[in-house]
Amino acid sequence: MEIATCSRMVLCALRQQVLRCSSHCRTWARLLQRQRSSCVYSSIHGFNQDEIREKLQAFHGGSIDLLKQDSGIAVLTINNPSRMNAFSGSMMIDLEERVSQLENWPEGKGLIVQGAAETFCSGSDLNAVRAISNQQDGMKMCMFMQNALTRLLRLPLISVALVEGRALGGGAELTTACDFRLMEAGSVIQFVHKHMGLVPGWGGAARLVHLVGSQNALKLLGGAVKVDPELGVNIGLVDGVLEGHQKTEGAAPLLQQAENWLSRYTKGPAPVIQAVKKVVLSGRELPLSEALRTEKDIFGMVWGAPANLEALASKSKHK
Ligand SMILES: CCCC(=O)SCCNC(=O)CCNC(=O)[C@H](O)C(C)(C)COP(=O)(O)OP(=O)(O)OC[C@H]1O[C@@H](n2cnc3c(N)ncnc32)[C@H](O)[C@@H]1OP(=O)(O)O
Repeated sequence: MEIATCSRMVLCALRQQVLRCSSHCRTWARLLQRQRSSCVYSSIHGFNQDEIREKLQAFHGGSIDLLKQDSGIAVLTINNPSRMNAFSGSMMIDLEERVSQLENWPEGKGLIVQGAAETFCSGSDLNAVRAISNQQDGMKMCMFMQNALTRLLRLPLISVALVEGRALGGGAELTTACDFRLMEAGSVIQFVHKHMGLVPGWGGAARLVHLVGSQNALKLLGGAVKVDPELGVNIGLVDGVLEGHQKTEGAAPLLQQAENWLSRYTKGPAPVIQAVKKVVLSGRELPLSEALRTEKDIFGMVWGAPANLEALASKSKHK
């Protein structure tokens, strides 16, 4: 082949590669933009993030701890044991910051949300609740937490709430902001809001209806029903029951059991696992036509990408 022809071909291939890269970049930018706009409330809804952050900061105690592991599975721990892991104001801010860190984790594939010291979370800290019991502050806190939990659910990671002990009130709502829920034998999820003269405000009711249907949601909220693992599995709220390691001899630690459970869904390259979550998320949240267009965009990002080319080269059989 002539040198001129050969270099023309190389140039052509390079140009195609550049076009392909810039198209990928545009797709990424569009998806990232969508991800950033995954907040429900912004200034157009009269929401002032800085103002409510300042207010929440005054109610301190506890922390939300994030451990990113080499396996691509992170562990988020609600840590306020002296108050049964109730959410102080500063923990709400922590949560939002941890979610931001997870949004920017290219190697991430999975997330386990757990409580410290053998219980999940007893909802919002009643001391903070009393201090901001006026209408305006309550609305601001509600919008802040809806934003944070919506972003948590929309992370491009497959997430699971590991419920040990009790998940009450806002704690029960938090479990619905994960893709899956695992319960330890003997644990309880309870939307106690009615007993507090409330309804869920962190987005828990809307998500619950999606998870278990409106009939079951009405029963759980209207009756403030204690959901044990058996009931949880029966109504489709709970995806697996773990052996209590302290009660069952030889059982692995709960976190280990949860990691094993999750790892069957997170096995594989991060871009592929993230793409899986994104297509399901768009199917779950968007009208069909928009979901289909988003699926096309995400498909375009994995098609011809390294994992796809490797799989094609290996001539794998799916037996
Ligand atoms: C939109 C959000 C709506 C909401 O989340 S509203 C809040 C809903 N949650 C609640 O009402 C939970 C109230 N707490 C309880 O029912 C019980 O404390 C609970 C969790 C069943 C545990 O009972 P016990 O095992 O008997 O332990 P205990 O009552 O002695 O609690 C140990 C210490 O933890 C504290 N605690 C538990 N839940 C809390 C909360 N949400 N806010 C603030 N403090 C809370 C409790 O006051 C106690 O503290 P202390 O030892 O008396 O200083």
